[in-house]
Amino acid sequence: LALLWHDRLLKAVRKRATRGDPQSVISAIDHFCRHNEWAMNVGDEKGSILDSVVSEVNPEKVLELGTYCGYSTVRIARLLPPGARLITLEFNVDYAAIARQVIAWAGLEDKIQLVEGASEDWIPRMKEHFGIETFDFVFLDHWKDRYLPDTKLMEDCGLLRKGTVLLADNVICPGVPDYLEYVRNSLSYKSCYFKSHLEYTKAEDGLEKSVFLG
Ligand SMILES: Nc1ncnc2c1ncn2CCOCCNC(=O)c1cc(-c2ccc(F)cc2)cc(O)c1O
Ligand SMILES: [Mg+2]
Repeated sequence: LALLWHDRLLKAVRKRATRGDPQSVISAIDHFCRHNEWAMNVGDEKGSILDSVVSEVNPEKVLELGTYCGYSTVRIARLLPPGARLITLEFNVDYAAIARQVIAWAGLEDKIQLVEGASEDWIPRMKEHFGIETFDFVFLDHWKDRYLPDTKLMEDCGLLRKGTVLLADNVICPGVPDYLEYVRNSLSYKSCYFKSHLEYTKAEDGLEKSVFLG
């Protein structure tokens, strides 16, 4: 059933979106998820907040944890300056296959490297495998019980620098209480909450923006 859903999503993108036009891909996925079948993309409302934070940071090096079907990957990559790079980690091979096609349809392959695997396996290999020194921006949207351990792992691996911005989805629904408590109380972060709604619904959700202070 899940695979069929993915095929329907891809068909909707190919039908409604113009190849090479990221905005039309974003609109096609939002339309499909609002009118056909709900999906756990960050969505249009939280997506606008994501856009404003990405534009403000204007990052060269971006890490996304949890690609899913590539909606937020396209949202972020379309705003990146030339030469900027986005690495996105996806654990589920079916999601990764869909995301590759969504990213290709948007024409953003050159800016994006989709890596299949678990965040805890790949974060320690970012430097030697991808030649990454530190990330400027990290979008957390994967398993909610991995937000905190992976943030500590990124700190320990020296992947965060003074000013690196972490933006976390779903801090209310499904919720990440241990992560919130950490970034809001740690002296190493300046954190603020952007109230919004769970994608395509009226339920409360929001994004937490946390700046690493070094
Ligand atoms: N590289 C990696 N390493 C480890 N794990 C990884 C990984 N890559 C992927 N994964 C696996 C997890 O991926 C999906 C995580 N996202 C969510 O679960 C999610 C759920 C809801 C939701 C669902 C039902 C409701 F009723 C209400 C809300 C909403 C959202 O916006 C969500 O983002
Ligand atoms: Mg999410």
